[in-house]
Amino acid sequence: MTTNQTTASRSNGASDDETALVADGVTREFGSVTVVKDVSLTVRRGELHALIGPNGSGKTTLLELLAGIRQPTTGTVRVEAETQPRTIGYLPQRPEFRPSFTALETLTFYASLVDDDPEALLSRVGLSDAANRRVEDLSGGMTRLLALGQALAGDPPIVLLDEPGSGLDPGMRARMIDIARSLAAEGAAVLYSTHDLALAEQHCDRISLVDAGHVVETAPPEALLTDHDTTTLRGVFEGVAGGSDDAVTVLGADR
Ligand SMILES: Nc1ncnc2c1ncn2[C@@H]1O[C@H](COP(=O)(O)OP(=O)(O)OP(=O)(O)O)[C@@H](O)[C@H]1O
Repeated sequence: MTTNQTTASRSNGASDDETALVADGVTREFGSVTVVKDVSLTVRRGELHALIGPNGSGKTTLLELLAGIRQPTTGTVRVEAETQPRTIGYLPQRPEFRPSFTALETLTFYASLVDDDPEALLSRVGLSDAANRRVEDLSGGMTRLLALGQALAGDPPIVLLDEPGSGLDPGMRARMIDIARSLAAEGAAVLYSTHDLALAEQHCDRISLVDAGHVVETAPPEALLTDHDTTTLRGVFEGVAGGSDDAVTVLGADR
């Protein structure tokens, strides 16, 4: 997917041969509210990279900017990966599908756009037994898995997943991480947002900490633990997010 600000390019200061996707000084405003603030970030080929941060800190908006669904107010997003047949696979936070189609018919449509095999996609996300179920009759977790199948159609070199484990039972959440891990092992650049700190700590190559629209730090999990002098990612998170609070910090709200 390309946008005015998203161009295929291999020349820039911050990236190297491993870089697949670059955000360079990206800011996004909604009216008077700045939701993403001067973010520079790379996603590398072959890495599983997590975005973690409190509710409302800007993770979804940043993923939408990286996916080309929204335009930055300032700054640029650059794709540095192959663009055929599809550059970016994206799992939205709230996937929706056209009613009355079955799971298989839905993936058949998306697969036909990129010459992929819908049954293989369905199998990869564990939904073969639901092939003939209509999308409006799928559970929330099954709908998310179907959306992952859609995101993977065409084997995109960049995969962006917005809370892929949300609403999934522990077994399917583990499967989701296994799929993300295997995509990275096959060379894809995989970035996903999550509130599951334990799985991110266990499985990710790098983690970016998001707070109030800023990416405050990007590092491998073990380096974050060392830097923050703690033994768990929760300790890192609480340090960055200012400790546990009883209310969401709402960007732009007067408090
Ligand atoms: N279209 C919009 N117009 C105005 N404000 C918006 C819009 N989209 C998002 N926001 C605001 O931007 C902020 C960041 O939202 P975003 O969904 O990016 O956060 P998040 O980190 O993904 O949150 P969560 O973890 O709860 O999913 C929130 O305050 C949200 O209300």
